[in-house]
Amino acid sequence: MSEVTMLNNAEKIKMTARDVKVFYGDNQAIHGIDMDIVENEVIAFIGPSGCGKSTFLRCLNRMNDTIDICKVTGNIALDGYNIYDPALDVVQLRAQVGMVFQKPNPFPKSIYENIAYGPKLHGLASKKSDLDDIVESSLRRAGLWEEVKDRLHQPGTGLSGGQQQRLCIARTIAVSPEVILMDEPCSALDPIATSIIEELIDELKQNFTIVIVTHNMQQAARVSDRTAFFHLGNLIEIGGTNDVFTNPKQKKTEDYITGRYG
Ligand SMILES: Nc1ncnc2c1ncn2[C@@H]1O[C@H](COP(=O)(O)OP(=O)(O)OP(=O)(O)O)[C@@H](O)[C@H]1O
Repeated sequence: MSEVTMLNNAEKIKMTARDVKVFYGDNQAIHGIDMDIVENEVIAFIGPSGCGKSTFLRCLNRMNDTIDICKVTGNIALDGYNIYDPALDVVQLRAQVGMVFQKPNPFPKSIYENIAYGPKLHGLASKKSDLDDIVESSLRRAGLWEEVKDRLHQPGTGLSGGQQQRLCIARTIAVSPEVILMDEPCSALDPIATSIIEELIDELKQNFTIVIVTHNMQQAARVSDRTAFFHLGNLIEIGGTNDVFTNPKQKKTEDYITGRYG
């Protein structure tokens, strides 16, 4: 079953998905999902391993295009514009809909260059001082500036795991995205680094729309406004996080959150 939640009229829809199906060769991983993503919300995708959370997430910035056998059908729009339009510039789309991965993956370059790369590629800074400003403001917004301001020209890979993940978040922010997709961003981090990222997510939602895939139900409950529960490639239930966790409408959701499977 798929379902579009009733939304408050005041809420602006940032992205819509309609009848989205995803195939890996002959294997269908997503079975016709409809979803609205609201501007400036944090929405969490939960569900058992293999249910299609990451596959659906990757549809939202066409990251599945990089997988040869993967085919996506249906419609996904950002601000009403179909992101699967062949005329669309995918590099530009991935700046608007940025992505943070499970394992921090800084470039093998300096901290400064990790942040400066995207703005340079997209022509966002015409002079060095503009680039310096973007680097500083992105690192500040990712809560990393104070820790790295004296070693901007040292390798990003020399930072701790949690710092590297914040560097990757800063790199995503540097190209002024509207939506940030996070695919289990804390699964490689210790509890302290995880709580720093969770606090950061709470701050970032003032400026960005955030979609987060997480295996950790406590994390979904802590960070998200709405939660979507996936099962076997279907969207079973979507609603306010508190409702989904305390008063699920579907038996499958209840079984999952009470630990009966998954
Ligand atoms: N690159 C790929 N090639 C072929 N099949 C894939 C690929 N990626 C995912 N799949 C299949 O698609 C289905 C959904 O996988 P996906 O990784 O999206 O699920 P998930 O809910 O994110 O799982 P997990 O929580 O374990 O990361 C699974 O059956 C998986 O085997």
